[in-house]
Amino acid sequence: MSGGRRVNILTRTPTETAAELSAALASASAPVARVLTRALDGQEVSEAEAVTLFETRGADKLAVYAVADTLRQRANGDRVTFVVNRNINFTNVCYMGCRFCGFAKRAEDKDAEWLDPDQIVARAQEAWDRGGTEVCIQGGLHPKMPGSYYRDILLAIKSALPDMHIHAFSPFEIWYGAAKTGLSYADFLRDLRDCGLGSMPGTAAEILDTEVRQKLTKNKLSAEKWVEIIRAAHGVGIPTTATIMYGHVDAPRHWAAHIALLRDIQKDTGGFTELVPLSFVHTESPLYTQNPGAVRPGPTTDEVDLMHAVSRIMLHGHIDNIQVSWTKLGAERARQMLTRGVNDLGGTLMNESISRAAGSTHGQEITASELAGLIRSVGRVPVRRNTVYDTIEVYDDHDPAEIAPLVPRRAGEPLDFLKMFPAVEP
Ligand SMILES: C[S@@+](CC[C@H](N)C(=O)[O-])C[C@H]1O[C@@H](n2cnc3c(N)ncnc32)[C@H](O)[C@@H]1O
Ligand SMILES: Nc1c(NC[C@H](O)[C@H](O)[C@H](O)CO)[nH]c(=O)[nH]c1=O
Ligand SMILES: N[C@@H](Cc1ccc(O)cc1)C(=O)O
Ligand code: SF4
Repeated sequence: MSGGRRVNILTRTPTETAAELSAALASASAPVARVLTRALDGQEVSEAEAVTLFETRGADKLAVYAVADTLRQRANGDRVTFVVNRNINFTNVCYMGCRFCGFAKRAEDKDAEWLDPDQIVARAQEAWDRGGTEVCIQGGLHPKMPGSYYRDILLAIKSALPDMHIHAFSPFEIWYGAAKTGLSYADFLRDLRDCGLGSMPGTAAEILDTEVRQKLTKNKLSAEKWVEIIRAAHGVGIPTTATIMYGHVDAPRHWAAHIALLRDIQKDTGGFTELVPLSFVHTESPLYTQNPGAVRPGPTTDEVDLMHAVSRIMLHGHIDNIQVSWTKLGAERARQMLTRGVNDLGGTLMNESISRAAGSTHGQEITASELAGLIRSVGRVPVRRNTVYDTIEVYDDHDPAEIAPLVPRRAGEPLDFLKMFPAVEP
């Protein structure tokens, strides 16, 4: 680091933070400083301006981070949230053939999996017994599965665990279930809501651009259908997350258009709880292994930082929760994202398989106490939330040594989160 005094993010005062922001803006080029100053004044960043922000490097990039962090502080203060949950992937059998997906198997494959309702309830019960408030349920689109299976899963869990929040079924699964039952999206979703569906993952969004989807998924679920199903869910009172999967055959103009589209939907419905940028995991993804020259090996370091920061800036005042996915990035990079506009660390997950099937090595689970340590290490306040961002527990007054792990770690090395996080480097 050259020149200037380095301010430790753990100890700096609001005045020092404001001085850092001014210095960062003063070092930026005039066009970038203009966009960022307008964003700080509450004006909307256009798609073209967002492309400029995604392409920043050097001092301009640092100014983007400083503004993202300022807007994060305005929206969320010092609190960083997470949820204690369990992923249940009830089947990995899927014939949709999305080329990026390492998770899908054929029914006759030896590692094909199918969970019946009793097995799903048993997993949900274990999660509840370990302090979980949410189950996150997604699966492949199994060719033999009846459309009624989605409601059967909900009814089975709710009859055993009426207070468990069920966050389940991507728009792709809703599309499949509606087609199989012959119901409209709204009618199918209303039925699922009445059976206990609390909220939906906004996965299957990937990149909401027809040309890119053609390459990723042969456009089986079009961008228009994804939007229609999300709007229908919000319309019947089911909140959803929003996602973007980036770093493969895409470019900044696609990211800007995707996030602007999410912003437009949110202005109408208010139904998105958060945006979760999902970096493309390439190592065992057929999209990459079969076309290594034509497909990027996931986003670069700068692109990951900028994705979180520019999302924060574009969505400010509309979607105020930006979640980092620790399973895609690992704990250390997830922690760094807390200085790039991120205020949420997602779930403890207990059983992560989708990222691991694509080659991710960041494990199946992270404990609540590890997340709390990670949050404290950047000087913020850990808060356990429920799925829709109500506070369950503020960890502020706990001694780190006293936090009982809500979910005991099962496998893998213990993570050294309490190691001091250095001041942010350019
Ligand atoms: C595997 S699917 C499961 C639910 C459902 N079958 C669907 O496609 O919506 C859930 C999401 O995982 C993400 N995903 C799958 N493979 C990935 C990869 N290689 N890298 C990053 N994210 C991936 C995609 O965003 C996808 O929409
Ligand atoms: N980000 C990933 C998740 N997130 C699920 C969330 O933890 C949770 O359901 C959400 O925060 C609800 O508000 N799950 C994965 O399996 N992989 C991810 O990358
Ligand atoms: N984080 C997503 C769910 C998700 C699940 C699996 C993934 O691979 C990615 C994302 C959500 O809660 O909406
Ligand atoms: S992403 Fe979902 S729909 Fe596509 S192949 Fe994988 S499991 Fe099937």
